Amino acid sequence: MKKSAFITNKKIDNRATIAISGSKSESNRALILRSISNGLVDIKNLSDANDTQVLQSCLSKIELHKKKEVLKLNVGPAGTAMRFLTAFLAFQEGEFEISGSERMHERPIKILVEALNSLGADIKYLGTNGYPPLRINGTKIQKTAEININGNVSSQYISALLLIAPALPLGLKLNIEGKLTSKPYVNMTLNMLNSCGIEYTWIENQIIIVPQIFKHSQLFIEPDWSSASYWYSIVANSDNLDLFLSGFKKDSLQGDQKIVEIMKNLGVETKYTSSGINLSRCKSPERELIYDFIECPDLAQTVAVCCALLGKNLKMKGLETLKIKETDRIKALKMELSKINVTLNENGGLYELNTQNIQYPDKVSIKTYDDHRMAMAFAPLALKINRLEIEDMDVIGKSYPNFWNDLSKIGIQLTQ
Ligand SMILES: O=C(O)C1=C[C@@H](OP(=O)(O)O)[C@@H](O)[C@H](O)C1
Ligand SMILES: C=C(OP(=O)(O)O)C(=O)O
Repeated sequence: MKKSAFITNKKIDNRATIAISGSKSESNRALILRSISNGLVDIKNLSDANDTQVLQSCLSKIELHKKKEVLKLNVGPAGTAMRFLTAFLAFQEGEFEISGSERMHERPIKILVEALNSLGADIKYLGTNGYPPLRINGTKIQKTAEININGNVSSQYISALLLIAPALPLGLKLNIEGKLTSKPYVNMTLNMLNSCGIEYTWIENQIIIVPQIFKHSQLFIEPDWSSASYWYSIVANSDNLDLFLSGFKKDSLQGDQKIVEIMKNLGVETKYTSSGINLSRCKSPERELIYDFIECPDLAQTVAVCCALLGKNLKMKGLETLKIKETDRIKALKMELSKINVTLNENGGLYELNTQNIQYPDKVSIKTYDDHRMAMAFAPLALKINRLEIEDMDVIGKSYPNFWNDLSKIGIQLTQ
């Protein structure tokens, strides 16, 4: 049964401290690295996200698996778990079936499957061609090290391959074709491999990793910048809220740290301290707002809704991959923004958010489309209307299970 959250109290406190859990992206890489290195990698501050828990539980099942039976795994809605496990299992001994949520079976995986199969893997589709669920007959035999891969659909396919590369008998020479989307996530993967003692070269569009041994290492997972983005939007839309987000540092592997720069233009100042960041309101310059989300797609919903609530028009680029995420995020944004009379229209790849006729009804009910980011991006709307309903409150568990609890720390009252 899906439960709704009702937010009725918009009188919020002036000050609060929020402790956000470890990054889901870093955590899911760390888990694969720990397994592929046979436990040489120690992890600190792992994320409490459902997507991380599901990957951790699949990896435990793989470890305990008796090779004679087919091991059936289900990753639910976790994209990184599906992509990283597909590559991981392709070169493990055993037979596996990997499935996910209904939506996961609509999210493409052909580019990764074809890349793995040309390396020598044996992966077949159990349903629609090009989509999960998959049947993987694991092998230890690699045919070639060099493959071409299209980079403009999802960077997760590339990260999945890089994570297993040092343990492949022939290593990996990856030629990326097309414009690479979500590039900071590939950098994150390479940086984390490097922290585990793995060397790589990345020259122009070619990444090379030769077979290598992992070293004993410890990975400390930083807090999640994508989760922090919702707090920026709340500060931007409040009169006078100072927030301390603990654990965030100036140097981050996460491309979504870009929120700091974006929010400076939307009236939120960030001050780094030795134990975290202080967010406070600042004057925002009057200028045309145009942002490209190709390197930080998970921020698009936060920024769109934040601008809508501030009554600022916004031009958005680089949204091509949003259609294949937890839901078609463009369609979902359009539908839900229309409830406050804000429009989002495309013109040759450029999306224009128009807030000219914004209207706040007394009550609004937001649909979440099985997308955690829809729920959290629209939460700040509670600061503008009397009663906000977020349909399916548990959806946030995918990346930020503590979100509603944390909201109560600024005095926002939630009923179910
Ligand atoms: O590698 C990762 O951890 C992720 C990469 C991005 O996906 P795409 O590369 O598909 O854009 C991002 O949207 C997702 O939330 C996490
Ligand atoms: C797109 C996301 O995750 P994934 O692709 O890993 O399901 C996300 O967390 O916004």
